[in-house]
Amino acid sequence: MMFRRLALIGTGLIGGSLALALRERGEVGEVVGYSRRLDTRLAAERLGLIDRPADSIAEAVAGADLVFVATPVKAMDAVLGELAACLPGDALVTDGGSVKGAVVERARAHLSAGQLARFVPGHPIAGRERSGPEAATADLYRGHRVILTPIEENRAEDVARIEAMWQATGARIERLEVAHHDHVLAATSHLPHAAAYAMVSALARLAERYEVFRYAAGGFRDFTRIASSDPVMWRDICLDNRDEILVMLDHYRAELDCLRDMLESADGEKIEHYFHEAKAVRDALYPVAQANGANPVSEADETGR
Ligand SMILES: NC(=O)c1ccc[n+]([C@@H]2O[C@H](COP(=O)([O-])OP(=O)(O)OC[C@H]3O[C@@H](n4cnc5c(N)ncnc54)[C@H](O)[C@@H]3O)[C@@H](O)[C@H]2O)c1
Ligand SMILES: O=C(O)C(=O)C[C@]1(C(=O)O)C=C[C@@H](O)C=C1
Repeated sequence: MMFRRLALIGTGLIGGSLALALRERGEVGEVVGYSRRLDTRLAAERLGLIDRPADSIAEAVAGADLVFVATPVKAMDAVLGELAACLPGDALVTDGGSVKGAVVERARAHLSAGQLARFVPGHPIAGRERSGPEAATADLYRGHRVILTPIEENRAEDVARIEAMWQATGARIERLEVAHHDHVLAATSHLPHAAAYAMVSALARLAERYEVFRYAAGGFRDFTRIASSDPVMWRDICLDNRDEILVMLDHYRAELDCLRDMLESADGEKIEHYFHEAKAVRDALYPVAQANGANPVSEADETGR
């Protein structure tokens, strides 16, 4: 058993799935959970994600040797501030936040030097458009990548323990430098979510929106599934990785303008070439991404909802 007591701060999809996976593998003795809302804590207990709910962060982390912070990234400011006052001396801390630079800044602002050394930032590249404790599953991370972004203060053996913890969930671990993580994820995750929200909004603002949504089919569903993701989580990600996402949005807008120009001039040859190029890139790269643990289609996709 790797850890005798795991404290979850945030008992939703990401925290709950880690707890389930570690319990299933027998790698954790007890799981104590704190989340801001009482009903979420009680749901996490009822669903077997945690052994017992705690009424405060201090109560949750008492006696813990591993603390996993899995709240929306902006809420981590207050969470890390509270943790600084109550973290047991031997506890390792890691997180699952989708942005790393802002989270590391928050950790540096709140934690003592000794606590910071034991904070190993991370990000599982696995998830879904549903959130909350009900969405958690033991196999969410199996076959997926988890990116660790160790900081210079970390000790190699602590990073190795967090790596081993994620390996136990079936994930494959990679390390990236903090700023590089935020640059890459702005492209692969944050831009697609922003584009999906914008696409749904564009259609929703049409006068004939009811008719449009009535006839929305597979293409609309595939493109916009992720616009059903949690708005608070995505507000926080957008604000925390604002500069990188602005660059990606400009880049995307330039492509839309380019396509618009081709269409305006009815240049069929150019349009076909443009689509050929994009198809070739996706056909070549997507199987690689899937083999690397890209998310399988969600249940919502499979059932056609
Ligand atoms: N959903 C995904 O696909 C996904 C994937 C990878 C990483 N992440 C990251 O993981 C983190 C958690 O996301 P999730 O999908 O599990 O969200 P979730 O909504 O399922 O769970 C969030 C939990 O945090 C709690 N919480 C919110 N504010 C809090 C506060 N101020 N103090 C204490 N608890 C608070 C909520 O009650 C809930 O238990 C986020 O930082 C997100 O960016 C999400
Ligand atoms: O599959 C999904 O629903 C996701 O959005 C998961 C996803 C992503 O791939 O962009 C979302 C946010 C993350 O931080 C990591 C993974």
